[in-house]
Amino acid sequence: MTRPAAPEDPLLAQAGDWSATIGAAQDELIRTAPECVLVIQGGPGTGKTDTALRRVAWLISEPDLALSASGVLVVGPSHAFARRTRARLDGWGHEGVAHSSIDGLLPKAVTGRPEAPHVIRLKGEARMAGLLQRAIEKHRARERAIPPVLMIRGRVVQLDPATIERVITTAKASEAPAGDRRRLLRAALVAGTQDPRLILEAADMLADRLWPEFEATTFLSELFGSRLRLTAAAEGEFTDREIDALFRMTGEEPPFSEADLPLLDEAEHVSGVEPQTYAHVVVDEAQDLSPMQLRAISRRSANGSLTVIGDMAQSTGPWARDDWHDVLAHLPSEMPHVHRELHFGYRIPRQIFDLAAELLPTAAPTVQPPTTVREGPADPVIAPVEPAGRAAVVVTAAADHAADGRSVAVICPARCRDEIEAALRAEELSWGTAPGDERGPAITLLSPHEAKGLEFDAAIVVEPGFIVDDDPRGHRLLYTALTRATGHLHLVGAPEDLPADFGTQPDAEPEAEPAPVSAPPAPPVVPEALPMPDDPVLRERIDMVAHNMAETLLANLTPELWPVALDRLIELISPDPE
Ligand SMILES: Nc1ncnc2c1ncn2[C@@H]1O[C@H](COP(=O)(O)OP(=O)(O)OP(=O)(O)O)[C@@H](O)[C@H]1O
Repeated sequence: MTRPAAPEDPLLAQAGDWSATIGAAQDELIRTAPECVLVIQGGPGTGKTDTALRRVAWLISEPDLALSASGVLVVGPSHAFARRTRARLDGWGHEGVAHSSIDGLLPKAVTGRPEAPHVIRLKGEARMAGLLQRAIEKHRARERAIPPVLMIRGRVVQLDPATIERVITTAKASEAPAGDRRRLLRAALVAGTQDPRLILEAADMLADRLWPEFEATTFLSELFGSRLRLTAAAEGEFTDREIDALFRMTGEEPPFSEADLPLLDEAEHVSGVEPQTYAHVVVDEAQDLSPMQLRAISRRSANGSLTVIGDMAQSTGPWARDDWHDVLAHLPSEMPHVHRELHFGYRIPRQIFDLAAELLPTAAPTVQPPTTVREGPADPVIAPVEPAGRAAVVVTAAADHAADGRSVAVICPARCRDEIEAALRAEELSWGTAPGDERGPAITLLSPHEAKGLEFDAAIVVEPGFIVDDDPRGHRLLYTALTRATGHLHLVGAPEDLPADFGTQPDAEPEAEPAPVSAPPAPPVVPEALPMPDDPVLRERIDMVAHNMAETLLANLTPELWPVALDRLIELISPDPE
């Protein structure tokens, strides 16, 4: 499924610094042929996003794949994330790929309506698709009923049902477009009438009812505004409490929440409006997406060729998950699934990751932490403060890093947001709420959720205790927040919520660089080993195989079992003595 890299590979040459460190495991994923669903799991900063973007670069550069940039869509969690992926691919000279946040992909509507977490969860469930399907069918059946009379400007207009039925049958058989159907109806009804003006008006009114323009926002508002319609469409699959949760008074402002957007998309799909499709779709931070969001993404894939990226240890929000199967169930594809894990953490320096990793036993006990491959410039700064002094400490740290030319994230729970904003304004610092390019402000103020997938030179995490307490998956959210910095991390907050002994402990031994395969002793059954061949293509292939085996061993077994596994491997591939 993977195509070997040529030794003089232009992709690697393009990659600049990357080419020195690019992992064989990443390289294998980059060159995975498009006819599959490639699932990339890995800890924060293991290069999942970069690998997926390199895969896109490879897919659209391979002449025999005949995939154009405009045939690829990259979906991420936020606009800031989409800007980051666009900047990266454009920077490599691959313009024209579509980059979007998940919300940006969906129908436009006025959002901002606050929604309780259990309602967000309910609206994300796959059974909402069935509810919408049934509601639209009922809506259409109602519209299609032919009224015996119409009221036009206070006058009762009698219509001939036989003529109307004839027009409907003709229009259906000829698949005539809406305009032609309307003209047909007008002509048929007006023939031989005394008052053509009245009849023409009646014909137009009837055409609107028979073949209405479907407006998803109007449809959804009407559905959610009627307990009767909701109950009819639920057909027993939703409890009364769930119907109550979906119901709202019509006319409430703002009319929609973000959780309604995938429902609008589904409604458009059921009504026959199909979105633009792509030959390959990349879905990043997929671990957080609801079934309804995943269905909307799946609809944009022309043939099921996907790259799906995520990290279960960072899965948070109403749709936090522990298992990839729950995600993939809603991204159906005829193509085979290929699951791979990346293990080497490139973003986060050892000092910072050691701190973040303390959360893993609580946040995601089954997830294996990545192996960090570099040392950072400084230990994390732990700043215990009382609430009154908090904002000043945060703003001073942010200002110092910005003055040194670093990009800075201030990652702040909702409870402290106003206070931090006020302090940033009072100091007249230049700051924003979405990471900018080099010309934008160096300081970005983000919620822990908004920080997902982003990276900065320095991160200042405010009140880690609040981040943990305010979310059902608070430990994961804090883990995500702590793993955004490539260099400097500050923890500012209540003394009892900070790791008290950090910085006083001796540095842990740095993890060995990835070369585990050479560590176990050679199994005795191996025939005499040949020296490493001179042929560079063969050397590279051997290296790739060794790295793949190293990744598999690391992911699945503790070191003392590696020799056993290697013995078994040799046994399996040894020619049968018969
Ligand atoms: N082989 C590599 N050599 C050097 N740097 C790398 C390599 N792979 C990735 N990186 C760098 O590591 C950083 C993190 O990569 P990336 O954002 O793709 O990680 P991620 O796994 O998607 O992280 P997250 O889960 O936090 O979103 C980036 O700055 C990227 O350029």
